[in-house]
Amino acid sequence: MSDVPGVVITGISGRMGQMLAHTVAGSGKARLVGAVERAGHSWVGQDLGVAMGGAATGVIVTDDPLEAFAKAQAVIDFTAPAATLEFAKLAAQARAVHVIGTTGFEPEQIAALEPASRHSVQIRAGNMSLGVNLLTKLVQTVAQALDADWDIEVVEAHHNRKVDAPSGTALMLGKAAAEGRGIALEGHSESGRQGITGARAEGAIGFSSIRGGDIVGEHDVIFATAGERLVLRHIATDRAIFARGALKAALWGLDQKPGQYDMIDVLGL
Ligand SMILES: NC(=O)C1=CN([C@@H]2O[C@H](COP(=O)(O)OP(=O)(O)OC[C@H]3O[C@@H](n4cnc5c(N)ncnc54)[C@H](OP(=O)(O)O)[C@@H]3O)[C@@H](O)[C@H]2O)C=CC1
Ligand SMILES: O=C(O)C1=N[C@H](C(=O)O)C[C@H](O)C1
Repeated sequence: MSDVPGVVITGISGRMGQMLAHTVAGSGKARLVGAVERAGHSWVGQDLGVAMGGAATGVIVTDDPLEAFAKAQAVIDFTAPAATLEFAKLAAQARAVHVIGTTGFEPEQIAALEPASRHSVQIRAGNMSLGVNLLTKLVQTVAQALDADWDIEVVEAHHNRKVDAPSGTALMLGKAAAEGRGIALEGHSESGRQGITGARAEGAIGFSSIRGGDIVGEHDVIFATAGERLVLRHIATDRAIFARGALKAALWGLDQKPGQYDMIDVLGL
């Protein structure tokens, strides 16, 4: 296994961190060479396998990301925007591919990721699954075919621990719809409706969020006009789809020049 690329996972104790650890270990295409958690976390200093309730792996969880990144060819990062901004700089320093699954960025945080991508391959997507990335292409095609008298609404549902809304996927789908329609999403989106909102703005792209229980991730894009409605839907039932996509992105990134990429690039869609 020592001839396959080495991968570091950040936010290792998280839902995606643990799923990624299983995916990388079982892939035969990469090996886990580092696992990062924040300073003070109870897993730091422990063997990762033991911390996850299994057999020892020889990978000790660390709170020193740069030391871990320096040993790896790729970093897979599903954490939080502030952490990802720091990890981007360190991945660039280590010249490691940086796969970013984190969502919830403000526009200025997205802009702040760019300098690091001059020195490293950065692959970022609000959803790493094949199904959702295919859906974005479908949404763009349908939006392009329909006039603005078809209202577009994106409805997303997630588990009750999710901290950002609308989801990164919903924003990807909204952006694809806006591109299909030939408008910018900024200035044409409506979300969080409440009270006397007035009639729906013509041409707007609407967002609604549901949070409950253990929903992995569900997205509907609704095209509605007088007399008919078209609904495009993706349902995730297993986080493994995101982890497999992220690992695919990491391996793809090894052959790319520094710069910013997304899953449409990785999947060649
Ligand atoms: N692009 C995609 O396909 C997908 C994206 N996501 C996104 O991935 C992210 C993580 O999701 P999920 O695993 O469910 O979340 P969790 O809350 O389960 O895990 C997040 C992990 O990141 C760590 N973390 C958070 N902030 C920091 C920080 N400032 N410094 C260091 N570590 C930090 C957390 O540590 P601690 O517990 O100590 O806070 C935790 O280990 C979210 O943004 C989510 O939307 C999720 C699924 C798919
Ligand atoms: O937080 C999650 O869980 C998920 N986040 C991503 C998003 O914001 O769209 C992807 C997926 O839907 C799960």
